[in-house]
Amino acid sequence: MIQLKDIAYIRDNRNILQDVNLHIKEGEHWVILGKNGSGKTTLLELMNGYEFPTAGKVQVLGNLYGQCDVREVRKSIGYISQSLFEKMNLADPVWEIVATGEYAFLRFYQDIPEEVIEKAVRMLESVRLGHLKDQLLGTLSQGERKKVMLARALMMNPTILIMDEPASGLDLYERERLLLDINELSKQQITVVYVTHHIEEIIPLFTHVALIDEGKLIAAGPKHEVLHAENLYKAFDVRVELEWFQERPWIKVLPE
Ligand SMILES: Nc1ncnc2c1ncn2[C@@H]1O[C@H](COP(=O)(O)OP(=O)(O)OP(=O)(O)O)[C@@H](O)[C@H]1O
Repeated sequence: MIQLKDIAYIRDNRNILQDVNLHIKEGEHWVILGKNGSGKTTLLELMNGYEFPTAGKVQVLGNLYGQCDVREVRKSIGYISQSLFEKMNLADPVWEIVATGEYAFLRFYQDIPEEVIEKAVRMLESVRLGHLKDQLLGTLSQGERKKVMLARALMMNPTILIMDEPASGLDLYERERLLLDINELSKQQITVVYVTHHIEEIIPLFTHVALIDEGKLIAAGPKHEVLHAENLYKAFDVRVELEWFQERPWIKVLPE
């Protein structure tokens, strides 16, 4: 599905990514975990073709970036990020925000086909927000806004769904509600790539984890193999004890 080979990404003489090799296969769902500034978002931008590596190859759904029309490939990739949310119009009703996902538009300048409106409402119902369809985006809670963006990304039936810290800024209740909806994606044929710096967001859906630090992968593979105290120390410089509970990893921070 996604293959990054010998990637280097250099900006202002800084190695932002170095020696990155990552192969995400069909049926896998990955979390990219690392501290602030470790290069997670840059990795996602390479997968989306919004950035190109200084060296190495990016191949997505059989298309080698640089030798294909990236805009065509993007039609199969849903992307959820704060910067995309900021492009939305807070004065638009929620159903319309979701409907724009059908064509990856930011907003409509013509009539919206009835079937697209109905699909948008169905998508909202799938994340349990059907009752808010006529409310304006700006009046929703932070958690509801994130769910609207999830529904919007699902409008175009993506093969790959890339999420950049979708749960950031949410309280415990809102975060868990959002994670429940994301976990439901296991019932669909979507490959999920999820960036976070919070270990407890690794819900049962996820099969694999890539740990990144200062632009290099510390470890990448099945979650139970990658997530252990030693690797987490390398990634976060914090001594922790890790415990699995209901297929989710939880950490306790140990004294220095
Ligand atoms: N175009 C660019 N030019 C210069 N520096 C850049 C560029 N893009 C990213 N960086 C730098 O690369 C580093 C990695 O950034 P990135 O946003 O990928 O990290 P991140 O792991 O997503 O961080 P966070 O968790 O804080 O969002 C940062 O130090 C950032 O300042």
